Amino acid sequence: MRDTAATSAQPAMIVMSIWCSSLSLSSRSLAIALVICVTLVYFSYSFNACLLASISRSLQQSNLRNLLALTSSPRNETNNAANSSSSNSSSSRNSSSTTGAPPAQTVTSSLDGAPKYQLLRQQGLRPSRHLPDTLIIGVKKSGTRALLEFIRLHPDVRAAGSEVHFFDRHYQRGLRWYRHHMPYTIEGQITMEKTPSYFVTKEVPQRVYHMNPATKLLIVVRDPVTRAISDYTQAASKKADMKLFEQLAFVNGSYSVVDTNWGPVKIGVYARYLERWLLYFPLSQLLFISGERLIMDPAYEIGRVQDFLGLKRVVTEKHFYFNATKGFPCLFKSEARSTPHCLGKTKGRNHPHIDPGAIERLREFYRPFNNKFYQLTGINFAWP
Ligand SMILES: Nc1ncnc2c1ncn2[C@@H]1O[C@H](COP(=O)(O)OS(=O)(=O)O)[C@@H](OP(=O)(O)O)[C@H]1O
Repeated sequence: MRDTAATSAQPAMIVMSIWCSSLSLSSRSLAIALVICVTLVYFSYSFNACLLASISRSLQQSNLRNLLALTSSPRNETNNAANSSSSNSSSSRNSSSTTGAPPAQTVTSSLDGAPKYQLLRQQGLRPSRHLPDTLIIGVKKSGTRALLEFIRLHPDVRAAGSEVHFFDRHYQRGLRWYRHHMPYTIEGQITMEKTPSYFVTKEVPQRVYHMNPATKLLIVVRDPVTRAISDYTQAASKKADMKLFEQLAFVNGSYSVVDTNWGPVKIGVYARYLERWLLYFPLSQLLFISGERLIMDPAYEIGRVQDFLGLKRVVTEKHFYFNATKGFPCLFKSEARSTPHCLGKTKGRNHPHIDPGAIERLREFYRPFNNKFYQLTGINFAWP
């Protein structure tokens, strides 16, 4: 680098000396000319050296970012998050309460074995934990796991591996506890977490607002009738003597009165929950993702998510293929695995047969709530 700078300064020097020698100057003029000459050489050298150093630094940083994204394993980091001791220092980004730069000792002890972190430290880039900038708040059984797995393919998105349930179950543990469940990130990366029960839990909008009113919220929604059946299917898979769906969704065994206290039915009244969120967050901070479209055209929905988060469109149709056996889009590779794979077997279960009369009655029940939801969001999801 130095050689290059010096070489580029040589022509200026040569020109100056020719100019100087070609004139018969007094020794005073000669001294002035020499000073100008030396100054010119000095500035020319410094400029070139700075330019080259800056180009080299940006190249190194971009390579490191790619390296971190390519080599990171979300599962390992979730474990690290659970195991490492609490941090108290803070650095840049939102505010001191939202940052989690761990003391050098903590990073060294928990991550020493990872070459990527050693490399990052050598370059002066210290990975740290941050409170999430973006949350996937729901809706349960609408495709929240698929959304998270798809968006985290982006090198600038890092996500907590499992549902943290901070705002609904562990709020009393405090933000420091929450931050320690977040993955390590470097500057410019988005921290994300998904817990679908946030959408329907009364206290959560206010709590998220208090953490950071600029938090971006992603909400996957699906036809509430199929969502209810999916929810029931999951519950039934864990309980052998579960009553039939039709017995649980209606009061008194007839289809006349829908049981709105039954969880799988209640959660589908999206407008009711959305109104609570809108008391704290403007619509512009919320992005609604169609669960149906996430299955039919994942690249389209992920494109919208990347735009909303201000990310370059890196995740595209090239990342997905349709697996006919599974009946769902799957990934060619991901952060965790470099071979083609689908979501686990708890995603995309076979649903039991439900009496069409019960389905029709539920559709009728949801219609006014769906219309209200379309009105609030400005999107017609066209659920039947
Ligand atoms: N690519 C892909 N693979 C598998 N499954 C997919 C996919 N995209 C969306 N879905 C739908 O996601 C439904 C599960 O939703 P969630 O991930 O939100 O469930 S959970 O709330 O986290 O339990 C799941 O519901 P079920 O079909 O009832 O199992 C799927 O319909």
